[in-house]
Amino acid sequence: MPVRVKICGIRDHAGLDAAAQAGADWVGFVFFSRSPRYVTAQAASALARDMAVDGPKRIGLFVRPTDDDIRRVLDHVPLDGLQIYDDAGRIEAIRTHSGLPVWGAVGIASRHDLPETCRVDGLVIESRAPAGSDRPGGNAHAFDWTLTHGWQAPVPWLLAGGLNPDNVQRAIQHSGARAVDVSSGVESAPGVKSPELIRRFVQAARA
Ligand SMILES: O=C(O)c1ccccc1N[C@@H]1O[C@H](COP(=O)(O)O)[C@@H](O)[C@H]1O
Repeated sequence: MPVRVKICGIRDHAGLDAAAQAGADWVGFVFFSRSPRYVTAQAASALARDMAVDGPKRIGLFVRPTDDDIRRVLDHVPLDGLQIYDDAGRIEAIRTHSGLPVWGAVGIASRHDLPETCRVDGLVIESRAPAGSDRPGGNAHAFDWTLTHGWQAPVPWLLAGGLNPDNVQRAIQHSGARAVDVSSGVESAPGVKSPELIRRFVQAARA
C-alpha cells in the first residue's frame, strides 16, 4: 500500500487541481480564521463541489469549534471528514454529533504524548506549536520523528508538521508513518500553494 498523502490548506483551484492530479488521498480546508490558509464556507463550497467523486477526500480542519461552527460549514460544504484541535473528550463528542469520521490532532513533545487508546477514527501526530504561535498547527515545525518509531497506534495516523518535498521520505523512514500531511511545505508564500511543490511532495512521499 503506497504512503497516503494529505495536502492541507487548499484555497484555490490551482492548489486543488495540483493535489488531485498528483494523486493526493485527502485535501484539507482550514476553517480557522487566524490561519493564513483560512477559507470561508462559501469559498470552500465552490472548491469542494467541483471535485471528482474518485478524487481526494475533503477534510475540514477546525480549532476548538462549537457545534454551530461545524454545522454552519457542513450546511454549505460537502466534507468527508473532520480534523479537530481540541481536548480528547470534546473531539469524541464532535464525532458523535457530526456523524462524520473525525481525526484528532495531537501535539507531540515526547513519547508520553502518543495516545495508547482513543475513540476517534484517526490521529494527526504533529509537533507542538512553537512558543508565541497563535495557531496549534501549520507552523512548518517538525518534531523528532523517531519518537513514533515502534508506537502501537490505536487507530490509523498521519505524520504532520514541518514536512516538505526534501524531508518527507526521511520522515517516513524514521517515523514509520504510512500517511503524511503537509501545508506550509508546499507553499510559495504563507497560504499560497505551489502546484510544483505539491507534485514534488506527493512523488517524494511515494518514492
Ligand atoms: O495550516 C494551518 O494554518 C493550521 C492552523 C491551525 C491548525 C492546524 C493547521 N495546519 C495543520 O498543521 C499540520 C502541519 O502543518 P505544516 O505542514 O507544518 O504547515 C497539518 O496537519 C496542517 O493541516
